Amino acid sequence: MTRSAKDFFAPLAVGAPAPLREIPARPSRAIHFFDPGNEKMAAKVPQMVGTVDVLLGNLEDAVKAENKEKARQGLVDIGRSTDFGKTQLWTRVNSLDSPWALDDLTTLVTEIGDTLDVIMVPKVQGAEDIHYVDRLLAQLEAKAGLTKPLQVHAILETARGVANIEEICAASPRMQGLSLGPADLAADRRMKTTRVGGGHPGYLVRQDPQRDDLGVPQYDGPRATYQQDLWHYTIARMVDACAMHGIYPYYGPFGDIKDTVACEDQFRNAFLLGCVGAWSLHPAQIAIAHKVFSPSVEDVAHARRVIAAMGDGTGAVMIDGKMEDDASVKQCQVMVALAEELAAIDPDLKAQYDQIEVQA
Ligand SMILES: CC(=O)SCCNC(=O)CCNC(=O)[C@H](O)C(C)(C)COP(=O)(O)OP(=O)(O)OC[C@H]1O[C@@H](n2cnc3c(N)ncnc32)[C@H](O)[C@@H]1OP(=O)(O)O
Ligand SMILES: CC(=O)C(=O)O
Ligand SMILES: [Mg+2]
Repeated sequence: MTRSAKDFFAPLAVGAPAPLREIPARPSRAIHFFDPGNEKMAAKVPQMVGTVDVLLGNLEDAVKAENKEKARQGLVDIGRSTDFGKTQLWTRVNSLDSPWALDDLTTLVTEIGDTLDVIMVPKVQGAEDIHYVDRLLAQLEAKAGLTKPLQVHAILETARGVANIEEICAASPRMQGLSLGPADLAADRRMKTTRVGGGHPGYLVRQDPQRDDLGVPQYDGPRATYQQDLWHYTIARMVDACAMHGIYPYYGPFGDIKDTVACEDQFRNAFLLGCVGAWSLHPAQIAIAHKVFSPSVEDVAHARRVIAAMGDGTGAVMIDGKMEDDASVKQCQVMVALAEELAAIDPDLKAQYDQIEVQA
């Protein structure tokens, strides 16, 4: 049961901050995962501030069961001792059916709730999971005297979560976005893969057989194959659901750390379809995400040129032999708006975009 429109933006606990009416479009090209209980990784966090849009202290999968409390306390220590500047601090708490989720939420919100921006909730199945977190966060925010509401990000990693995608996005004004969880989703769907994200050589289409002069198919002749994207359907659903609800879609993880080329391809497919970022599991993946999820200088130059030529944004013009009109100028405005958001936090990109001269 969804809340009525008049109640939707009311705080869910006395003393909790008023929910946001709009989710701010903060750059989040790379959500960089670290294990706060791993001393080596944790020691690197202060020097990573400013080099990545989002640092995420991961408490869930990839943290051993015996280290859950250590990871939670490690994140509290990092949150208290680090000045994050413009870099966002997110966390991924343990799943709601685990023995750790309640203590994760209670400890993090009361100890470092004013430093955290977004709480990622794994294995979200439906609106009921978001409603539970929503009310609990409001109670904890009130208890901690927080003035800014925490945002919630759901990982889509069960078939039921995918089936309920729209209701998940609509469940709370805290909803900031969705990430694809390809590993758990593959397991839950009983897909026959053993990977974390990315494609599979067996998922392909094959060119039709050549035919001889009599038109008989030559089944044993050479035929090209084209690998297909296992994740296209899910990403496309995420993009539409997020756009409909004013929140943001993300690719998620790419587990083959050494395959930087395929990682870049997979991230770029997501960027072109409408995603705003991806996860980085290893420092090497940060630069890939930053490159892919920042509009190229060429695209920004073209977009500015179309916007300038279109005047008030109505009508049609020809640019380099192509028709541009109200709809293409809107796409160009998306590109330029993103470039401006990124330039505000990334001086190198700003310098590149500033050099663009608008051609007539
Ligand atoms: C399906 C899912 O749920 S995905 C999300 C959950 N998974 C994760 O969060 C995984 C996070 N990443 C990691 O645990 C690690 O990067 C691994 C296990 C993938 C690889 O770790 P390693 O084999 O140690 O990588 P590598 O040897 O290349 O590390 C090089 C350096 O980078 C550091 N490093 C590696 N990953 C990270 C990271 N995510 N953040 C910060 N530093 C890191 C290492 O500590 C090492 O430091 P050093 O040079 O001081 O020794
Ligand atoms: C991202 C994640 O948690 C998964 O792929 O399972
Ligand atoms: Mg998972």
